[in-house]
Amino acid sequence: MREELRITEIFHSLQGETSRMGLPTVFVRLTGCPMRCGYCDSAYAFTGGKTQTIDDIMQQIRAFSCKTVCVTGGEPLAQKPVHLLFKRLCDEGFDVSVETGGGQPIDCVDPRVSRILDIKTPGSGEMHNMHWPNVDVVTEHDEIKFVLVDRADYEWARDKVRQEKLNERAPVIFSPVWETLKPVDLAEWVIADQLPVRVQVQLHKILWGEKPGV
Ligand SMILES: C[S@@+](CC[C@H](N)C(=O)[O-])C[C@H]1O[C@@H](n2cnc3c(N)ncnc32)[C@H](O)[C@@H]1O
Ligand SMILES: Nc1nc2[nH]cc(C(=O)O)c2c(=O)[nH]1
Ligand code: SF4
Ligand SMILES: [Mg+2]
Repeated sequence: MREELRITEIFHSLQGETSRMGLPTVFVRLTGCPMRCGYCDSAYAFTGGKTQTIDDIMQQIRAFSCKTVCVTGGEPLAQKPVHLLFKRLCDEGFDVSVETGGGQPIDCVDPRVSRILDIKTPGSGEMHNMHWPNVDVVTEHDEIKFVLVDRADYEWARDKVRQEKLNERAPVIFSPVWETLKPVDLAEWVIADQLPVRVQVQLHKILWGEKPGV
């Protein structure tokens, strides 16, 4: 396997999503994605980027002196050498998470990596590309995330959580699409339905707005 990855950006910020929200984190954003979610805030990573060796990537990550790393994209699992990056990072003692859109199998990810699995909703336009067996392999070490466009998406996700008892498998996050679904609406629906999920707004966009590199 070639020890190279196509990379859009590597930057140091605060984790804006998941249970690690607020933690200083190094982000590695891989280029390319087979999906086209209507709301994607990272479409600038669909093309371009620069091919870099895993040695080079590791060196850039180490330079931030930060032990928490989030591998994202694009779709990180669409580039097979990402598994070598996971191994190298975990072997060096980094706390690693990966953000995945769920179109690729996640069972081959290094078990030391926390898998943040999106379940694409009808409103994303990409539900048909989900690899559904992924839902059966998540553990408490992972997280399941629904990014919601509107009330119809909310009801679909709520029913999925209840029917599949998803909250008994892993922590479940409900996140509103930025500037599309009002966070307060989502909050009130979750409270009214007594749903055992965590509502989350993207912290980095509250702090810095929507732009690359934060
Ligand atoms: C940009 S994606 C990259 C990783 C992977 N392709 C995926 O979809 O999980 C990272 C996360 O950002 C979320 N996201 C993308 N655009 C968003 C938006 N406009 N508002 C809220 N979350 C968004 C995705 O659903 C996903 O959970
Ligand atoms: N600060 C910050 N936190 C993030 N968590 C997940 C991100 C992503 O784009 O996957 C992201 C991001 O782009 N920025
Ligand atoms: S899967 Fe992730 S990167 Fe790909 S289009 Fe959807 S949100 Fe964007
Ligand atoms: Mg992002």
